[in-house]
Amino acid sequence: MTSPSVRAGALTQQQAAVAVTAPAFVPACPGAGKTHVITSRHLQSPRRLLRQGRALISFTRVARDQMARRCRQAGRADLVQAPHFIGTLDSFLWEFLVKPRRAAEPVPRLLESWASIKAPVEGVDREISLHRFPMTLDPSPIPAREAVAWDKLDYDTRQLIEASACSQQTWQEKIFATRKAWCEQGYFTGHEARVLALWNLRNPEAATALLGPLRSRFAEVVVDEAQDCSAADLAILQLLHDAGVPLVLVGDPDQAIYAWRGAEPQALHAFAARLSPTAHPLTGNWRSSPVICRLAATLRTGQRPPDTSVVRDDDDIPVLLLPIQFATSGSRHLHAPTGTGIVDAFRTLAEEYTVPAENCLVTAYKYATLPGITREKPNTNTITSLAWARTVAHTPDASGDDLTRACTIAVRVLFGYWYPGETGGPDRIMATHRLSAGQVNRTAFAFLHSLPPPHREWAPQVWQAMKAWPALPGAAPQGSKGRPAGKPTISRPQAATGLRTNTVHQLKGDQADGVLLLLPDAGSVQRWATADPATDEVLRIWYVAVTRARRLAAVALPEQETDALARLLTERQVPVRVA
Ligand SMILES: Nc1ncnc2c1ncn2[C@@H]1O[C@H](COP(=O)(O)OP(=O)(O)OP(=O)(O)O)[C@@H](O)[C@H]1O
Repeated sequence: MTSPSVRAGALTQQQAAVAVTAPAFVPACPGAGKTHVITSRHLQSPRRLLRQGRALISFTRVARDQMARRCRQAGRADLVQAPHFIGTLDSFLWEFLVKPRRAAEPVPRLLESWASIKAPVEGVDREISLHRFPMTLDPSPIPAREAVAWDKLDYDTRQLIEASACSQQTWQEKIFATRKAWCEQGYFTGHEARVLALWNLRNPEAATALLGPLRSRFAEVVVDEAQDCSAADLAILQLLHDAGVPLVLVGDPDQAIYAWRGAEPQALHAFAARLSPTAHPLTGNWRSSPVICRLAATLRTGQRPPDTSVVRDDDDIPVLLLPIQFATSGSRHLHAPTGTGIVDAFRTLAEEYTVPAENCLVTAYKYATLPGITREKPNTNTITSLAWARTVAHTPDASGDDLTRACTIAVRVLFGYWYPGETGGPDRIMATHRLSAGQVNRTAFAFLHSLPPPHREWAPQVWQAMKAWPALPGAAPQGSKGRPAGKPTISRPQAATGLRTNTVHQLKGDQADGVLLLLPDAGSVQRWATADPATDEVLRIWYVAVTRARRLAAVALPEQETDALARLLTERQVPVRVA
């Protein structure tokens, strides 16, 4: 246990952040208890019926659900309802800055992404769905400038575009035209919500109509994980601040790992300084051991001292450095000293320190680096996604997340065939035909399980199976609409590792007793030693990874680099063990 004074100091910081008057910025270290602080702030609200509420905004549904759950667990279900609001930034912008200005018909709807509906780009020479074109938004010009992020296309989409006879210019025009057509039918995603929110806030008449109700509804708007705010998000928040909406931003600029969406640590710092001259920092880490706090400090800006480990000063396990022979497939990375697989080697070492493997996780920047069950490739074509889903359905010990994802893919494929003319996502189709989620998921999973193992000529077999499968109520197939085509890219089935594995981006906000970070690229140590985390996002990604660990942090790197990292960390007073 740490000394009572360390704990008291961290609690005092938390209490100051709970009580601070808006506008305010709370920069928080990893494991600082951001969610705890935000919900405690909310739980202080009096029980009587309030005229004004508080908005708690997060970037993910998981964070949103966690905050709502804590309020309910504290016996304050009232704090989840109006006049309060607990939700994602997308839904906040949509509810309060976009929807009130839309016509009632067609019913305006916020989609999680264009992938939620079947929206191919129209008027070009090959079929690519709208969701495969990420967009950027520069808020500085008026109106804000949108563009297709051509450099962020996934591999498959790039190949398709390169093989197309249409120019990039034509694609861009058709992408925006297709998007416009969907918006005219009432469909929008978070990106369009931002474009419209900016537009409305910059238009005096719309701004007056929106801001009056917003100010009278909310005494305060709290933004969690503020480091994930893009430039457009910050521009919107700036306009709200200028209009007198009291803001509280809570976040860790060192954990900004969405630069490609325009989230830059410097931009947050600049905005925070405009919000309030004094920050209310949280530097007590309630999660990690002192060794992990020290390791983390080597990966962040400004040479600040390590954060204070609040809960564990008796548990000084050194940072483990694993010399590895990396292979192209994650499941064939070998631990050089023993010749065993990387996961087995990590498991054995973790157990030496009484860290049970089931409380550990393995992470890397890219999916491809990870061992274990093959990942679904993001944004791939339908037949490849379905092949992945079928593999998952047949993998013993597949994770709940993978199974849910596999089921979603099967539902999308079956619905595309059974309800071809119907726009909208599965939810809308289910509502129209009074289908229950259980019924739909059982059908989709049974169908998936029945499919033969994927191979290059798999699509015709899938098509036969789709036609033969007993349809759900209301199904009205039209000829070959929804027929899967093409050849799937097949990934070799891999045994599940028994350890949680995920990319760093998927681990935000997560934690585990032991964490193994894989750094397969040559030159990683050089980067660790010399790059600046303020400008090099890769270091911030490593920072997020190691700070998920409670007791044991391990880094796997090419065997010829291990000693260099050991020297670097030792120089910076981080105990290490090469094993
Ligand atoms: N005052 C407190 N007393 C006891 N435990 C706390 C306190 N504050 C936070 N914790 C615990 O510390 C851990 C880390 O908190 P949390 O996950 O909210 O951190 P975070 O600030 O969101 O971190 P990160 O940004 O790294 O994800 C949690 O297990 C939480 O329950």
